[in-house]
Amino acid sequence: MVLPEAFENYTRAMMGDDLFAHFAHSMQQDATAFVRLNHYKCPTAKMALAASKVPWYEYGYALDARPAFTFDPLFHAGLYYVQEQSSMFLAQVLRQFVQSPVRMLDMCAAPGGKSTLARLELPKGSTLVCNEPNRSRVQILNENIQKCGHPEVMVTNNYPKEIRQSGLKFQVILCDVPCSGEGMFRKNANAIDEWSVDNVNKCQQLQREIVAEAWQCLEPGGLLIYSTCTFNTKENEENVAWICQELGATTLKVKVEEDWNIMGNLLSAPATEDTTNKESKHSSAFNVYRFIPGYQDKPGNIYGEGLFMAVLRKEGTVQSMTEKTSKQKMRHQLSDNGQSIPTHWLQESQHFNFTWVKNELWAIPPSLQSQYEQAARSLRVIAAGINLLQLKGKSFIPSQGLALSSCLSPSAFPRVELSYADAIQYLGRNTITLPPNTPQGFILVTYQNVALGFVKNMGNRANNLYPSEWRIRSTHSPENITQIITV
Ligand SMILES: C[S@@+](CC[C@H](N)C(=O)[O-])C[C@H]1O[C@@H](n2cnc3c(N)ncnc32)[C@H](O)[C@@H]1O
Repeated sequence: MVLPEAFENYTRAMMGDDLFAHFAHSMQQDATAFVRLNHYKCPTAKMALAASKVPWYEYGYALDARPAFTFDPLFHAGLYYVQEQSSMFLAQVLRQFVQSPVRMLDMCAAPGGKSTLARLELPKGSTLVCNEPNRSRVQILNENIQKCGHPEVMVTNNYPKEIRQSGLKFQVILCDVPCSGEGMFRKNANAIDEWSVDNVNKCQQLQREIVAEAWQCLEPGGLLIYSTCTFNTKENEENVAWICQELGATTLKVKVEEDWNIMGNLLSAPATEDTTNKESKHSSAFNVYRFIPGYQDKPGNIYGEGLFMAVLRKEGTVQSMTEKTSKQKMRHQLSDNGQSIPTHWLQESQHFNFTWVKNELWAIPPSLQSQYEQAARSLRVIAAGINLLQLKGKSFIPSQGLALSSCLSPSAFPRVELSYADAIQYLGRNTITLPPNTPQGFILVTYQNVALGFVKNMGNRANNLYPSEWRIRSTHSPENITQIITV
């Protein structure tokens, strides 16, 4: 890989010769594959492949090899997520600072790596709004959120200004902002082609605009978690300094272990031009956390792709979430289009509010109801709670979100267990043949007893209801099964 010259000069000056040499060397190595188990949906899941634990997250693993995740049905069922290890540091932050239920917003959420991690780690009763302004990326985000299987989530497709205008308020906001992507160089050659000093400056400006909007959505005493996957100080320390100076935030100290090899503020490292400006001087006192491939290089170290994170507190006293939700009343809206609501599809259905949104029926948990109602007035809400069913002409089909939800009642549908070959056929949206004694109607198909989705058994054939946009597109069929996790 050839690094852009301006990047190399800038980064060498920022890191110093020694760290830069290790960093540049690590950039030439193959990226390690990491996965994170979905312990919420499947507490018994374990790694089957050779792997070592991510030091700061017990459900995260570095794999010795990179398997073809596409051909693992359990990947499509959402039992694990492929995410590089530095990003899993978010779990450490949430565990330390968020110990009672909160309303959290992920402002720049697609494809959903940090959102799905946050959803697993937030205290019970918390809600999470995952927002992504890009119309195609929000679909991938929604797919990953559905696979995660947690009901207390809403997905929106808006710009930060629109979220602010909606009046929604949060106690925790993650701004994992779009950046110049220097940490993506190893994985994505486009990130190298698109890199320029001009782009770094543009990113810095956009990041400040996003944070300024997010800040107004943050309740007093709330936390703003700022992160990028880039290395330069303009998009990192300088922006944190700006947030402190212009918005009045203070940075918080995250508990880290010495052997996690996390670096701090790079502006206190060998001088760069920037150390003369006021933002940079100020930032030297800040608590910031940097994962740099090659930092404290020694044999056996495993590196992710790079991450910068800072946790900032807004002045004031945080209002507890329970005060706000306790006054809410449960509402079971009656169907307004002649369909009766199949509440028995859900475990503990009495806890949900049922709402028709165009031709879909959503089951919304009470903790999310008032946020959903407020959001629905002005925002593009892509999903909230569990998408139970879709109307198709005069009939309906159960939704994929229901199949993957942890709230699906185990006795709601007859189940058919698929072989590996049939599971791959099903996920490719191909026709599968069901055993002769299978009842007619909707059938939940499973692999290793884990739900994959629905088919409608017509007797002489089974209609595959797997979402067309989610299907495995590869026509290749692996000869050997690689068991990545066990359940
Ligand atoms: C670094 S990525 C987020 C990665 C994600 N948090 C994860 O862990 O999977 C940044 C996201 O910000 C989105 N984005 C771009 N412009 C934005 C804007 N003006 N406001 C908010 N998000 C924006 C991008 O489309 C992209 O999906």
